[in-house]
Amino acid sequence: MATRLLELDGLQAGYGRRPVLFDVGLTVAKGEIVALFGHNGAGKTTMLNSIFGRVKPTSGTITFDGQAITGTKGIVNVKRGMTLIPAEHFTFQDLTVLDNLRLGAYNESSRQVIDQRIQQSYELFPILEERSKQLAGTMSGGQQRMLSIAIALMTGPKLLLLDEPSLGLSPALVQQMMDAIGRLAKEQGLSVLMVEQNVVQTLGVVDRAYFMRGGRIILEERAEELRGRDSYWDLF
Ligand SMILES: Nc1ncnc2c1ncn2[C@@H]1O[C@H](COP(=O)(O)OP(=O)(O)OP(=O)(O)O)[C@@H](O)[C@H]1O
Repeated sequence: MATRLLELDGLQAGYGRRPVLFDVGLTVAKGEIVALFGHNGAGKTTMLNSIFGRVKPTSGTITFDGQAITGTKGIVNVKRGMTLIPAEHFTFQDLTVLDNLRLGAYNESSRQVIDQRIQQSYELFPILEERSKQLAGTMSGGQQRMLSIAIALMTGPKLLLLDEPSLGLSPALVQQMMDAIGRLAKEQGLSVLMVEQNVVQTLGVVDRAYFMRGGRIILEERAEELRGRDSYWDLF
């Protein structure tokens, strides 16, 4: 069996007294790309936020890279090798693309490693090199989305938690982003847990998917089986 990087067991979480996630179990192996599908309000973002430590679980366990991390704060999780890219942009609007990337590597002191990661960002998203001196706030929504992902990769993560990477992007840009994510997993062993509503475009890159409804996982299936289905609507 592939080595597990992330494991959720019996996870429950919510807001105030309102439970949102119920008895969730989920795994992500090293180098695996896993999708989390579901309609609006199914609990997908709450799941990512619970893993990252933005929402405190009420019961259940989260294990990351062999360590229990249930309820651990995001800043600590980043140090352990996990990073979350929320659906909204998080670029520093008044800084250049290059300065945004440098700031992303706040946890790394080696100049050589930082330069290597910047180079890697440019290889993944060539537009960032072309626009390296442009202020992030003047970039298009799609370009800022790519910059958000590149900033997160500057921390050198083992696991990327990605919330709706295709949101607001043209199909061509979604394809480019999915290709980049696939390369990171294949070439560097990066693991990805990706929340998406766009099943068709996501299936090209993922290894496995979970479907959520009403805060519960209702189905887990390998991508090759999913690709063989005529329709996905009955799975939501
Ligand atoms: N900060 C919050 N405070 C209270 N309730 C919240 C909060 N964030 C989300 N919820 C509620 O939790 C439930 C699950 O929301 P969540 O955002 O996790 O779903 P989702 O599957 O990611 O949906 P979407 O695709 O619309 O983002 C919803 O009923 C939502 O209203």
